[in-house]
Amino acid sequence: MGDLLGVAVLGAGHMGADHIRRLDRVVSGARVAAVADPDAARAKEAAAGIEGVSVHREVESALDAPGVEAVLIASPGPAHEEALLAAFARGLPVLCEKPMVPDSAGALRVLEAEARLGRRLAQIGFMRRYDTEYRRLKALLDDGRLGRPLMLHCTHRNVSSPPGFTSAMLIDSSVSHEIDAARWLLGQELTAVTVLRPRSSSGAPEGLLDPQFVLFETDGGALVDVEVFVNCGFGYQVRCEAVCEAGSARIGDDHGLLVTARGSAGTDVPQDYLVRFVDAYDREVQAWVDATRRGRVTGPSAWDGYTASVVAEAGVRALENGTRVAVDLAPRPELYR
Ligand SMILES: NC(=O)c1ccc[n+]([C@@H]2O[C@H](COP(=O)([O-])OP(=O)(O)OC[C@H]3O[C@@H](n4cnc5c(N)ncnc54)[C@H](O)[C@@H]3O)[C@@H](O)[C@H]2O)c1
Ligand SMILES: O[C@H]1[C@H](O)[C@@H](O)[C@H](O)[C@@H](O)[C@H]1O
Repeated sequence: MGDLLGVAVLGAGHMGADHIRRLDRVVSGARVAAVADPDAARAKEAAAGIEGVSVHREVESALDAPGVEAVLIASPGPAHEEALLAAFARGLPVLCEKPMVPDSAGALRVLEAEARLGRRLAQIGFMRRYDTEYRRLKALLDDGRLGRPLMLHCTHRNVSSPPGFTSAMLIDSSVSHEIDAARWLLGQELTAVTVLRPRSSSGAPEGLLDPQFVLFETDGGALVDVEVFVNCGFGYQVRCEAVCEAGSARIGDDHGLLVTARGSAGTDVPQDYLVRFVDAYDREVQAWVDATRRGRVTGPSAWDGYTASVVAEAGVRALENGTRVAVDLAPRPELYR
């Protein structure tokens, strides 16, 4: 047990419980040392059967528990700032679920706190960077065979949104993935955002603006559009098509197992992210554990997390005001250059 990285998992809901299972049974080199959730029953259930784990209601007591050497944050976005700062204060490496911090002022405080330490401690959970299809698309764009990318057309559909999901969260929770993926795929910053919306779906909860159509401009002259629809009812679908000067490439077409029988052909459509991105989460957490055990921090940085928050906040303003909103980033600290 001594050789394994001891991880405190903060938040034992959908994502937290899945990461606890992953740390315990899927990835190598780590063990769950502590679990914290204000819902004690949930924490206990997620930790059940794990040897040597302690269960806590409070974040601080989990971080100070015996054997804790690193932290995985899977609490709701608004709780991330406090947890990140508490981890930084103890010098603990962190894997923080997206969004790093939903509001840009809080995200900037986290960025500045890490920059003051003078070394990276945080990896942000933009797991699409670890997805096989996204990595193939990135490699293709990087090798230049298709020429300069002109546009990304993205689709982000969920079967249904969880209780309490707001119109702003379509952008700062869901589209935060496309914000990060577009910056990473293109190697460009997003500079302005406009949001249009059709009449809301009758399948969406009362008052939720769903779907939305989000259009980003980049500093390299490309356009990125995202259809985000979180109560589509029919499947978890994440697609991205890159249109370049000499060709196009598309991922996310659900071409898993195609079954033809009785005169028709069909394939299963994943119903949630835990199925569609299972390999990406596994690779993300394994990469984090491996790097942490070597004393390194890799993957999406606090700068990527901060940038996603600023862009998303501009998007929420664009949604509310019905106007194009420019993105205004703070200067990038030396640590992230
Ligand atoms: N990468 C992805 O694809 C992905 C998918 C789903 C969720 N997420 C992210 O994971 C995080 C959690 O989402 P979820 O769907 O698991 O939510 P959830 O509501 O299912 O679970 C959140 C849990 O955190 C607990 N909690 C609340 N405040 C806390 C605090 N201060 N400290 C510790 N625990 C606290 C709640 O009691 C709950 O059990 C969010 O940031 C969300 O955006 C990421
Ligand atoms: O928190 C979740 C998660 O990030 C999923 O990957 C995304 O598809 C959902 O829209 C979002 O609500």
